[in-house]
Amino acid sequence: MWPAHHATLIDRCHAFGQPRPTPLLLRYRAGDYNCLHQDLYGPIHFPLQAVVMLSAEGSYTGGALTLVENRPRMQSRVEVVPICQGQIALIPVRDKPRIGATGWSKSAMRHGVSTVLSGERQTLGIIFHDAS
Ligand SMILES: O=C(O)CCC(=O)C(=O)O
Ligand SMILES: [Fe+2]
Repeated sequence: MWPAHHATLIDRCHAFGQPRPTPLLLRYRAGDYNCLHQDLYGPIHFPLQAVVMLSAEGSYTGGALTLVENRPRMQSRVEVVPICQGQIALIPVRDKPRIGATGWSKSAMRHGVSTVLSGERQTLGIIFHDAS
């Protein structure tokens, strides 16, 4: 069960040795990228995280927010998330629920940012759980 209130989640993080806040301001310049990863920082996590695009359209090229879904017994699937300035992408931290012929299962998700080719790209990453 996920807690209904953020304060309860944070209490749980602190009880499990995760006291450090995790929101991030990220700035990428030409040549910068963010390797595929999961923002898991201890045993406690909240299943969704937010990425807020701060940069205006046209202020950078490249730099696509990219999700990779590792499906059990299948090849990985990739999805590029288009976000414009002021928009928020809500993405899975670790698991994506899937409905199939035999019922529900989950895929492991990772996300990253492809290489920025020109300009500057800035985002705000909001991860709701704290880190160890
Ligand atoms: O800059 C981005 O689009 C994503 C950054 C990231 O990895 C995150 O917010 O967790
Ligand atoms: Fe991330």
